Amino acid sequence: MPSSSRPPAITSESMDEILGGRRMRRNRGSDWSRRLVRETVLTVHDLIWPIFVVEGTGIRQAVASMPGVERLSVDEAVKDAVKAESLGIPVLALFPYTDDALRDASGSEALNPQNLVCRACREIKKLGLNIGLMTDVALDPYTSHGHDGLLDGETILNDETVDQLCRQALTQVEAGSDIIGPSDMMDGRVAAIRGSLDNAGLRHTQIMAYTAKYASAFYGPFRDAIGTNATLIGDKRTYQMDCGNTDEAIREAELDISEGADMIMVKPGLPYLDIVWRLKESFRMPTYAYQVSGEFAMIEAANANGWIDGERAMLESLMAFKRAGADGILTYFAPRVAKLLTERT
Ligand SMILES: NCc1[nH]cc(CCC(=O)O)c1CC(=O)O
Ligand SMILES: [Mg+2]
Repeated sequence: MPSSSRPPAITSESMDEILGGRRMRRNRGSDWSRRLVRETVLTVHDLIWPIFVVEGTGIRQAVASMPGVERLSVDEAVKDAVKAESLGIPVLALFPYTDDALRDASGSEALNPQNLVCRACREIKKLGLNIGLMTDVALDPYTSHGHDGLLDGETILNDETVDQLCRQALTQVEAGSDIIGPSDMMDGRVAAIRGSLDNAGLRHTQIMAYTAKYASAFYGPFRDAIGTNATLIGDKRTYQMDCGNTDEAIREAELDISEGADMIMVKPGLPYLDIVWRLKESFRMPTYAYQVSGEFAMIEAANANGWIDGERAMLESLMAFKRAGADGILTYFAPRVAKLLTERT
């Protein structure tokens, strides 16, 4: 190369001039400095731990598509509740794997005060732990067709479903649930449930609305865990949101908040961080994100293949939720990350 085409050598002095002294890397130079300038923190108080409950005693049943996640019989779920408290996790979310024989077209088991979720709530509550219990209001773990609502031909009935959801919520609260989580995406269910609870004198039961819940491919492993993958007829696009929409999430949030939701949620999580951000910026409500089963499975699968460092990916993904404005995250990583966080401090 002729020397005339060679650019002048870059020196520290010439870089000083270019940068005017502004070097972003200065603050990144040491661990203590990175900790000092970190804007967002993840703590155990940000975690909601979803667990699966199954019939029997002494049972811990692996879920193949969710490595490390198990279906627990009620007695084992009680042990995990004790573990949650000792780790400082504020809330457990309970989901049932209902025996096939108990699933029917109307999801009547949802109203049984002795169903798995209700029994688990009662047993956990007996211990008087410093944790909250959240229960899912939707019919899918109980219906033979796997839908969240009542089915008439191919139509999910909105208003008839809401009537049943109100009774399901009451049944759960009577068993000890602290937070009702309507995950069904029927219109008007937050107002209806709030009204039913208030009528029954249950004015202090909180509602965390699954406000922006999208029809998503990322729920697959969860449907394995609660046994609805095999039975689900069609899809949930007539009630869950379309993945192309974001203004619609704002309208959903306006409705849920005006109907009395105490907290709102976005689901799935990582692919929908823009929605988390918009809702938090627009409403300043306690806002949560659900890092769903498929997101968990992706990280676990890549880790199992040696393609990513699973532990770092777990922490980075959870930090991303906080950075986007989430006040907390429902995550199957909850016990693992809580353990890591408590060991470090
Ligand atoms: N009411 C259903 C419900 N509640 C929570 C999840 C998914 C959670 C996950 O994937 O981890 C779903 C799945 C669905 O809508 O089919
Ligand atoms: Mg809605």
